[in-house]
Amino acid sequence: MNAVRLTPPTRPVRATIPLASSKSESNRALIINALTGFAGDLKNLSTARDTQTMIRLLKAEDPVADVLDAGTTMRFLTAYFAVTGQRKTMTGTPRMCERPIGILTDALRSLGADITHLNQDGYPPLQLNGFSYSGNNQLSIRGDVSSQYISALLMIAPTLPDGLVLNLTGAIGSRPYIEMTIEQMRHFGADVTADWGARSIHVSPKPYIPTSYTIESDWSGASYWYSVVALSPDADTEIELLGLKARSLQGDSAIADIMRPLGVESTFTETGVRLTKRPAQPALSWDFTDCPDLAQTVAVCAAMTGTALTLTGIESLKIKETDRVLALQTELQKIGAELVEVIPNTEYRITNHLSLIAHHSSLITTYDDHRMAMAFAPVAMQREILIEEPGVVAKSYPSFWDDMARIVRVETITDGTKHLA
Ligand SMILES: O=C(O)C1=C[C@@H](OP(=O)(O)O)[C@@H](O)[C@H](O)C1
Ligand SMILES: C=C(OP(=O)(O)O)C(=O)O
Repeated sequence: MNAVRLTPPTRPVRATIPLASSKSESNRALIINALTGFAGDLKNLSTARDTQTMIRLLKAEDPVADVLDAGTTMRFLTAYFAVTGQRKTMTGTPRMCERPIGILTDALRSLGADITHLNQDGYPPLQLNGFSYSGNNQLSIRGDVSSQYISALLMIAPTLPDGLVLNLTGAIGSRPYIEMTIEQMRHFGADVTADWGARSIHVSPKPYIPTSYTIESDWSGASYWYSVVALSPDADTEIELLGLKARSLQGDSAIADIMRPLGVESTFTETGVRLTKRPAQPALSWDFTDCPDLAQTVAVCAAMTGTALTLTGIESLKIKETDRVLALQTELQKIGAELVEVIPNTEYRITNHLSLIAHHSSLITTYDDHRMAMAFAPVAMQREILIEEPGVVAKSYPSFWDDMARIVRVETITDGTKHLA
């Protein structure tokens, strides 16, 4: 078995955490910069595997592009390779081949891309066979499956002869990620107008301008440290997270607001944000439509603090690295809580009966999902916990366990051998 055993801190909780930079911002900057002919200057690119895979595949001459488990890399590169007329086979992990992409491939086909689904219609692997512009510059696209399809289309839009008008249908999930895309495009000189009331985004045909861009630290990664502070029994806990800004392009900066009622105060400094403890509230309702990647962190934190948490907007979690709703339902039971579906596919509630179970250490399964591992790690602020397959964190936050070892004891168990980090 591969696992880490995390043991509660024995000294005051004070630390400065450097954080990885945002893989979402990095992967957008890389695609846009590729469309400038790789002429810009990108600073502080993420060390996340999803970004390192993007860097490698953008320049690889190999006809097969294996994105592993990186959703943005799959969706953004498919649009980029399609519109630049590159013949590529796009594939990924078995789970990636279960994550839908048909909405994007249909849109790209109507722009003029020749794309074949090699196994199942609407899913990777894909064969890209070139591009011949159809003359179509108006598309309708669903907004309620994945915003990554919309971001992928927006980023290639300035290179199309007539630009693009995207009309969004249905509910819009993960909207801050679309806004992040638009802001980064503008930074590179694109002319983009979004009319959210009319649900329409207009991109003019205009080449990107090469420039320099510095990527911010990752607010999604910051969320685990908020949970560490919320769960710390030490009233004087203080953690500073470096490289975060109050005005961020990342919608996951909402974690500062979500965690206030869970007992964490955020104070922005010149270098980042300082987290300290404040009184917590007994109940909280949150709609995660705009920030789905925060749901696991907050669910585990609420389970441990005994907060009555109502969650909405988590439907998209079912098509991410794993079915995160099912994974949470299974693993929360191991720490004495339940995620109950109150209104089918709409509203969920954390029911906490921690006192009913013995406080023995639990072994958390991670289902090839980095966020399962990192969301459960802060439990170690209160009791020993074991996390299986800890290497999954490399997808977004490779130094997570090293950073965690600044606060709790981290013991690696590899096939019967123990190492201390
Ligand atoms: O565009 C992005 O960088 C992302 C968008 C979100 O996906 P969905 O739009 O599929 O919700 C998010 O969950 C993912 O981690 C990163
Ligand atoms: C869902 C995620 O990533 P992606 O969709 O890019 O694989 C994530 O990082 O939580």
